[in-house]
Amino acid sequence: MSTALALTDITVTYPDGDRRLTALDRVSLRVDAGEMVAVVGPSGSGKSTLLAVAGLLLTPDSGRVEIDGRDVSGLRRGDAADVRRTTLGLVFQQSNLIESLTAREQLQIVARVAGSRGPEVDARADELLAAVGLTDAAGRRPHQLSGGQRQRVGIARALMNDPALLLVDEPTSALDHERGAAVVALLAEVTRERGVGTVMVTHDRSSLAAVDHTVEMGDGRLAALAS
Ligand SMILES: Nc1ncnc2c1ncn2[C@@H]1O[C@H](COP(=O)(O)OP(=O)(O)OP(=O)(O)O)[C@@H](O)[C@H]1O
Repeated sequence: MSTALALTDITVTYPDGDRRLTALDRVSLRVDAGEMVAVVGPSGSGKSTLLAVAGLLLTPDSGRVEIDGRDVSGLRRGDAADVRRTTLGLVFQQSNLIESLTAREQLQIVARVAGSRGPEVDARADELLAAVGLTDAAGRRPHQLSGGQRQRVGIARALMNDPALLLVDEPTSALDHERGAAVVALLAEVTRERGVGTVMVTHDRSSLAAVDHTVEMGDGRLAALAS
């Protein structure tokens, strides 16, 4: 089984007056391809910081970051952007869709930005929309979709570039319980079926049954949570 994400002994500090605040304290986390890990924990415990490190948006003070089996610690900015574009998929709290584009176009534009277009791009967009149950809604714009449907478009869009690692930030916060549970179940399904490694930060403990492992952050440290 290949490793989608390996964080080893990651420490992150932020300036805090004349001292430093330790947001992550020697945190290690490994996520295999095809595995979904949930990160829970109170506000301020370091969850967003963890996602920012895994997403190569924040360079840790120390520790090693590997994505898809490659050591990406200390990459220069441009190289980090390349790794982000080619190996990462991001799903946000709000779906962050572009208002003027249809669901299908939201997916196609990801490939266009990466420089590819043509029938394969269109076929992949349609295949992914089918995988998230939105074939019939492919021509709709965001305001014509429900919150759950918008989040499904966001998931399909994150999968367009066939990422090794999917980073998901509070995907259910704008949804009611039932729709939230369906979105997490969908994430677990695409994780398994597409062999992507998924890290999901969540406050919503009710949907944890669908994930493979749950870890809990507390004061910048990680502990496994018995499920
Ligand atoms: N840019 C920053 N500068 C200074 N301190 C920061 C910065 N970002 C986060 N922190 C601090 O680092 C700690 C961890 O923050 P982080 O945002 O990672 O927590 P979180 O678990 O994601 O919280 P929430 O659930 O509220 O989003 C907190 O004490 C926070 O105040």
